[in-house]
Amino acid sequence: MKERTVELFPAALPGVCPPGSVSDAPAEEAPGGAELEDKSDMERSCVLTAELVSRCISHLGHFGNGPPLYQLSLPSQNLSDVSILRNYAHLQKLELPHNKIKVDLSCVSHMPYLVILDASHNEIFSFFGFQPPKSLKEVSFSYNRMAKMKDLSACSYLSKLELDHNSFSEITGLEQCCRLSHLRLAHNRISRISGLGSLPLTHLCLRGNQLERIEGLENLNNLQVLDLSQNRITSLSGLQNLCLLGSINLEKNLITEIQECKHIHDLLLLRDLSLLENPVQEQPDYRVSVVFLLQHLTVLDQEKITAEEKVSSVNKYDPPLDVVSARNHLTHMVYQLMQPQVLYDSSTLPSADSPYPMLVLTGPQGCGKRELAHRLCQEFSEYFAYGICHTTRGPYYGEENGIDYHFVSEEDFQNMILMGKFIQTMQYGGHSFGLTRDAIEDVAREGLACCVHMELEGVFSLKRCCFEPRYILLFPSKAEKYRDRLKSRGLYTPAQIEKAVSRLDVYAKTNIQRPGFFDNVMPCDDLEEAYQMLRLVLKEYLLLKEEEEEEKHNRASPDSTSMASANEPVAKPPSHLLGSGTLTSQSATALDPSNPSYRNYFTKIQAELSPENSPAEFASIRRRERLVREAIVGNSPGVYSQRFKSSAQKAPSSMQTHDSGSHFSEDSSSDESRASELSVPSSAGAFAGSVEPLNSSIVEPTLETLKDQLSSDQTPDQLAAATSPSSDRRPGSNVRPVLPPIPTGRKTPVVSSPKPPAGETESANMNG
Ligand SMILES: Nc1ncnc2c1ncn2[C@@H]1O[C@H](COP(=O)(O)OP(=O)(O)OP(=O)(O)O)[C@@H](O)[C@H]1O
Repeated sequence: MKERTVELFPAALPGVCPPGSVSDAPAEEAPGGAELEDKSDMERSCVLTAELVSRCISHLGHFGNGPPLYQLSLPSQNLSDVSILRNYAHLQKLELPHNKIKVDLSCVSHMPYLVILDASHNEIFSFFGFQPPKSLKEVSFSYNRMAKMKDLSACSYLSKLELDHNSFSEITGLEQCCRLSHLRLAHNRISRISGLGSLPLTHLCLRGNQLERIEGLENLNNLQVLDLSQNRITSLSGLQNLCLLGSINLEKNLITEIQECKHIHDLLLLRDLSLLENPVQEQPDYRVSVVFLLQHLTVLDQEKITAEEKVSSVNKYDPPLDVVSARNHLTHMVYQLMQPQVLYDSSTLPSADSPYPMLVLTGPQGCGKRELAHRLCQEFSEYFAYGICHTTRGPYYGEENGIDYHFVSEEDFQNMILMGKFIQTMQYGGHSFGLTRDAIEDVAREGLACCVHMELEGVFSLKRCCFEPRYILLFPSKAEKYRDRLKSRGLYTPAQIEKAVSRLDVYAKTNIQRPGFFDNVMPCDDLEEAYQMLRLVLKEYLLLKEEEEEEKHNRASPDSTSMASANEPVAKPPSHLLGSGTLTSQSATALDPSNPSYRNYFTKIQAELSPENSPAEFASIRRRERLVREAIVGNSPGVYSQRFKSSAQKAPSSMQTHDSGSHFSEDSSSDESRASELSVPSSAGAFAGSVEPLNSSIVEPTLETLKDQLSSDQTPDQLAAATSPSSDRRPGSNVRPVLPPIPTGRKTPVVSSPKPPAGETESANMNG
């Protein structure tokens, strides 16, 4: 380097080395290298000489056609007087760090090409004590003794300014530095951030000051790296608008609350955050919480965030439904296993090929599934009874304990969990809901299938149980109409309504992302239409259409009259309860959620039918009456057993594996025999694997399809037909589906969704 310098800058360098620099300098002003090292000559060496300049200067090249430009680097030379540099007009880069310059840097004013000035680690008092060249881009005055900033509007090209370790207490004079992108003011005495306006700063360091709050940064829209470490900051408020921020250093501050992270939650580019040595680190679950709140982070407290940490944070604070249901199932399984063994006398016991049949109506709160469930259980009382859940919420006006829910205290509910009573539970709106095994057993004991309604979380849990219900999603496809329906109920706060509406998205996504998750999806914007669709689908499940046809046929044939009456497919509820266009205004009113009396609907109907008996009891009595009739007539067994049997007959091998003699005593009307008749093999047979699964491509149209259907002029029957299972037969089988179990892992192919018609963007968005 030394050799090169000598070569490049001979003494007579015109325009660079002025007279009196190297060749003209007196011998005593041009100390040699040995003299520089001589401590006794230190005082003299404080004045920069031309010779030293000539040795330390280097050529940088030309800028266009302009003059040659030079760099002068003089670190650690104990220089206190550099005034000679005023003669070096073509310097582009001047480095004078670690010297003893105190005052005079006026020489810089004579360097019109100067771009980079490093005067750090000196003893300079005055900030820019010279007329700064316009070309100046990068300046470092770090480690000096400056205390007051002044107007730098002349430095229009200034892009980097380093003023660390001075004594500044205020940031001023930078407003016009419209190219300033890097600013360092670490270890000063700044107690308030100000004077930054809307500078195009990308990097800002205010480490080691006396800041107590983050302010004055709101307009720094380009800020990417921010260092506010070693201050007294207590809150992250003030950062929320800095959407380009990628790195924040807040080490050694006074942040105590994890919730402060919410202020930077929306900074999607934030990757690196350090809260080291803040009190917040002592909070339990600090790291996992911050990782969860700031899911875009890749480095926290100088430590890389692993994929495992990210997953476990989500599982902890916002677990996916699969995880929630797995935990829920696990909990209830464990508590159940901890109880003394219970022997169930009815047909809910699990078996590989004979799960107990259940029907689950699911959908968001208030979508009408409860009313529909009650109504179905009325019309199809030969097949279904309502499974009554437990809840800790208080009854609404008109609700009755043991009909709508079993209303229990939170303490009782918790005790029931500990006693292993529940199959699944969920929290909704601050209350607990749960379905007990006994609720299902009560229905099964009557020889009926259980019909329940529940939220999506309940479905996820139920899918993990031994039961394999049919799941029908009732989906309000028009969000506004659904919102209005909830409002008209007068039961919910605006927040509850918004929560319910927001869950539409969860249902829609689940349906789209998990083909086959629901066995059927139906719009329920109009409850009456939904009911008609539902009953048609159920009739299809239950083969009732076929039987009605058979019945008609039998009536036409005089010989079969007695048989026909014995085989009456369904004991029909009063005609005003039936659908198919026969619904009277009374039932319509009863089903109108805005009518406060609609919750009494079911109770009233029960009173009409049988003031003393529960629905299950009522169904049981009717079924037994029929059995008696059948026994007297000596004809075929009743419809229900036929349903169960028909499948069993088609699956002789599976039936033969059961002890049909002891379990299938249909013609006995005694309670004991009824209990045995309803044990696993008898009832399960019809729901066993011999039953053909639904044609899922028809069963599960996407919501778009449904909306298209809704928007068309189709009648409910047509809609139901479109969404009802196919009646195609499996080759070699003449068995029709009777609410059959769904083989595990069965996936329904997604029906390709037509584009939503114009004007239905709201619905289409919901499906997204
Ligand atoms: N065991 C359960 N598991 C999961 N969800 C349940 C369970 N029991 C009830 N739910 C659901 O919890 C939600 C809140 O129940 P709640 O009875 O308070 O609703 P609601 O306002 O009466 O509306 P809905 O008419 O839908 O029942 C409903 O969507 C209901 O279906």
